[in-house]
Amino acid sequence: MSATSSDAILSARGLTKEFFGFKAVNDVDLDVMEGTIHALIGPNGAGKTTVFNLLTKFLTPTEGRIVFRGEDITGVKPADVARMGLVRSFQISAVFPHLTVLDNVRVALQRKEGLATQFWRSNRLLGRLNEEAERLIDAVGLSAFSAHDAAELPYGRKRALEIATTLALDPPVLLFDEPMAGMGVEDIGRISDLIRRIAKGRTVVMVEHNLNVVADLCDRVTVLARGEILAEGDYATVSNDKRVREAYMGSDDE
Ligand SMILES: Nc1ncnc2c1ncn2[C@@H]1O[C@H](COP(=O)(O)OP(=O)(O)OP(=O)(O)O)[C@@H](O)[C@H]1O
Repeated sequence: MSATSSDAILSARGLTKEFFGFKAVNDVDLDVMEGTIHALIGPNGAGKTTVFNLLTKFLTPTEGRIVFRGEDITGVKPADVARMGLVRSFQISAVFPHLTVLDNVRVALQRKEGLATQFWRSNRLLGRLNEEAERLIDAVGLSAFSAHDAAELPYGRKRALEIATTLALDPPVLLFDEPMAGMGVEDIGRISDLIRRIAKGRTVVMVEHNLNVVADLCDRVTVLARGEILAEGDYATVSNDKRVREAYMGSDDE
């Protein structure tokens, strides 16, 4: 097995996942460089979600290993990798529909600081919590919705709230599984801007079907097809790759 790249914050080597003898992911080597927005793309059934679930430890690989910040995390549980700073948004960041936006973010901050179980809380601590919550709400563009119940928010705003609750953990690496799924054009633009902003000083990995979003946002793109890496590079490079076009088109037409 080859060594992982020292500039990579997250690496996989020989990553393989079999489901009942079928290799959904086969011998994937991946390096995510610190400070980049890295996309995993590919046609339906390519293995993107499986790779994503392997990287975030929601699935255990059949073979291979995963290294995060120089530490082998192959056998580490999802909650522990989240604590180490590798956090997936949406699935993990529970939003409570009948709490306000402000309270949702406060709960997320409290959870991070381990305050939820404390009986005694100083006013100073609560004041700091409120300030931090408001800063995060502002960062995701939800200040005008602060007092609204999460359930009342339109879809794109709900996702922004989920991002705020994820940001409460201040993770150095954020992973998104199809952040634009089910969104209209306006929300896509808004969430793209948001991801671009929050990616400053962090590393972002995203599975994304919308290639315009990938072209616009991502520094590096890994193309998967039939569980293997087909191409890698910036968007211009991979989108001009004949094999990538064939995989998407299902034919070798230009
Ligand atoms: N739990 C599972 N059990 C059996 N087969 C699975 C399981 N999860 C995924 N697969 C199979 O593995 C292959 C890769 O699936 P995966 O969901 O990772 O692809 P994907 O690239 O994310 O696809 P899509 O774009 O359609 O979401 C598919 O053929 C899928 O049917």
